[in-house]
Amino acid sequence: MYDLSFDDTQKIELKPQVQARPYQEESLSIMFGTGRARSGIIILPCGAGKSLVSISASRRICKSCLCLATSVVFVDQWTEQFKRWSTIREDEVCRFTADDKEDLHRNAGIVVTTYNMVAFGGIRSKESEKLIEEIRNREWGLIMDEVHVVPAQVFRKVISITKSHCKLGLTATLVREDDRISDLNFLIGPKLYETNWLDLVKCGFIANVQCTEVQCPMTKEFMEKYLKKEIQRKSMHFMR
Ligand SMILES: Nc1ncnc2c1ncn2[C@@H]1O[C@H](COP(=O)(O)OP(=O)(O)OP(=O)(O)O)[C@@H](O)[C@H]1O
Repeated sequence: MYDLSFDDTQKIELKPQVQARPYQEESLSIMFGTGRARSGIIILPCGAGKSLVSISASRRICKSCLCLATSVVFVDQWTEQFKRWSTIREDEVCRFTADDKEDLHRNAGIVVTTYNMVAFGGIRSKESEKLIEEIRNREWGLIMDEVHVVPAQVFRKVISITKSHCKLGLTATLVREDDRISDLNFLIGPKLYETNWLDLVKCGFIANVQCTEVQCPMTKEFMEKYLKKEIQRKSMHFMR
């Protein structure tokens, strides 16, 4: 639990016409209900509006927020989402990627970057070194997208590099292929909120889903790659 009453540096506001949906409000009231910010994970199905929940959360955290995405494409999307939903000024959102190293806003602001950019252990450019130093020195509200797919060691490194009393993890599913889902519990916090996608479909908030299996032949190139991977996988099992 993190007491917000000492923070007043970040001044993001949602645009006047923006109205959070009931389940979005509910998830936020669980995170901020006590006047303090609880760290943890919010689980919402694809298309349910995790972006608006996160931006509303960053508004309530009242300090600089570091928004971590899994790829540069999502860095662009997150940057757009901040501009779409909030009144934040262009210079208050900084993108930190291999190709874009924008200056951090002096007082408080949003930095959108990838997990790999923060966790990178090799030699960095001067600009990148300067930014990562600033990231290390400032205290952040952490917004962590797609927490179920980030490799465990990258995740740990990011958490160890960034100073934060308030972490929000987002995902559509709390299932990990590497079986390290319980790590998220102590690295971020417990599950704060989860909603049933069928309820959201019924209320018309997300589209209905229809699953159909369609079998088709693999192309030659794809089949070759598939077989190669399969052989590698089997030899790994043998070595264990
Ligand atoms: N409160 C809201 N009012 C109006 N539209 C909303 C609201 N919340 C979400 N949406 C709409 O729902 C769509 C999905 O939102 P968003 O991309 O944030 O979902 P998501 O949960 O991040 O999805 P994904 O898991 O696929 O990334 C967007 O087009 C957005 O405009």
